Amino acid sequence: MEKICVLGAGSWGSALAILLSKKGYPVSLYMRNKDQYESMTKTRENIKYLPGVIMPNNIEMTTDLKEAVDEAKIIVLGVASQGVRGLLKSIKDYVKDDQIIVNVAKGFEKGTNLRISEVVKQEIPNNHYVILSGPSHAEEVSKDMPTTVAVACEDMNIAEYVQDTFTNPKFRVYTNPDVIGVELGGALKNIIAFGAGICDGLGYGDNTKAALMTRGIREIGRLGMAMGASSSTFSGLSGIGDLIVTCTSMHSRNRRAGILIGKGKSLDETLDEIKMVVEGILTTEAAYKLSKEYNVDMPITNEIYKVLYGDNEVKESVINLMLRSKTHEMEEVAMDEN
Ligand SMILES: NC(=O)c1ccc[n+]([C@@H]2O[C@H](COP(=O)([O-])OP(=O)(O)OC[C@H]3O[C@@H](n4cnc5c(N)ncnc54)[C@H](O)[C@@H]3O)[C@@H](O)[C@H]2O)c1
Ligand SMILES: O=P(O)(O)OC[C@H](O)CO
Repeated sequence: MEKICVLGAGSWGSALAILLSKKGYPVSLYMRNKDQYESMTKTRENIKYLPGVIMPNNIEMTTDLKEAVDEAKIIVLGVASQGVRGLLKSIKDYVKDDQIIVNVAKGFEKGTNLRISEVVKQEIPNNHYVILSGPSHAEEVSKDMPTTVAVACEDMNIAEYVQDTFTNPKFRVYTNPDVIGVELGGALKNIIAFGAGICDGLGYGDNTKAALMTRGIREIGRLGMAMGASSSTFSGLSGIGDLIVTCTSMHSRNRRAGILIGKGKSLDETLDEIKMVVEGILTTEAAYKLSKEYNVDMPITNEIYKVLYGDNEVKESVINLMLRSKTHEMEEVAMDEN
């Protein structure tokens, strides 16, 4: 079986390395932190990010990027969105054109507001790019709990190759040609999950969350369509599927961060407590700017932006959303789709 390289040994990179190694692939797992390397090679456990799960022996851990990438058929980008460009710059000199890049990060690049596929195209333009996304908490995947995701690639043969590589009886992979839609669904749901957490923190109930999720997927789809995605992708795994899991699961860092903000903690206190990447914070800023650029109405994103980057109180934002001008549900759908 051909070697697979996973770059980044946080929660998701580690869970995917475990999944692939259990299928029998020789996996090379790159981490930049030497202390983490010492600890993981000794204990075969990722104590910080995925405690309690043993890493199989066919995962070779390394802090050497070249060694990790060499001879791998697939290179999985398993770091947070803000780490992707730096990582690509470090590997571009020895990546070969026939190596497939599979990105699993869900976000945009800060400053440029580029999707990860656009960043990859700028740094490593000759390789096939695949986005793997969907409702998939690392904590559950690493314990073999049934999970479904989508993989999107412009070349469906490559999407099917990646589908075959990752599929196992507990991890079902669907293909989709809509790279933009799959990327946007995974990134933008984090804003809504953060909002769902705020509502939980405020002590609101299930009605509120259902409202946020339903209205959230509408504004995600609205921006998505304006950016060239297919509307049907947002009713799939990388759209509504991932929105549901992140808005409802206690595994979600975005939701947990929202809960703390809803309870009155500052952003710094919140990030200190979560200790892992909360993509929704920077994604809110990117989506806010993209909504202006594409002239798309995103009321929930706007309010969360004002909470995070302005001086809105969370309760004030809820009032703003509830008292917006009246809307006809179906006329709005028709308008979005035109
Ligand atoms: N955790 C999940 O369940 C899950 C599921 C699907 C997708 N994702 C996405 O995967 C991405 C990574 O998330 P995570 O949960 O693994 O984050 P995490 O906070 O658990 O870990 C991030 C890891 O990336 C490492 N890292 C960051 N920049 C790096 C660099 N330049 N080189 C090497 N390592 C670097 C950090 O040291 C850390 O180990 C995010 O975009 C997230 O949205 C996460
Ligand atoms: O923990 P979160 O909020 O980053 O969500 C993780 C995954 O995106 C769930 O599919």
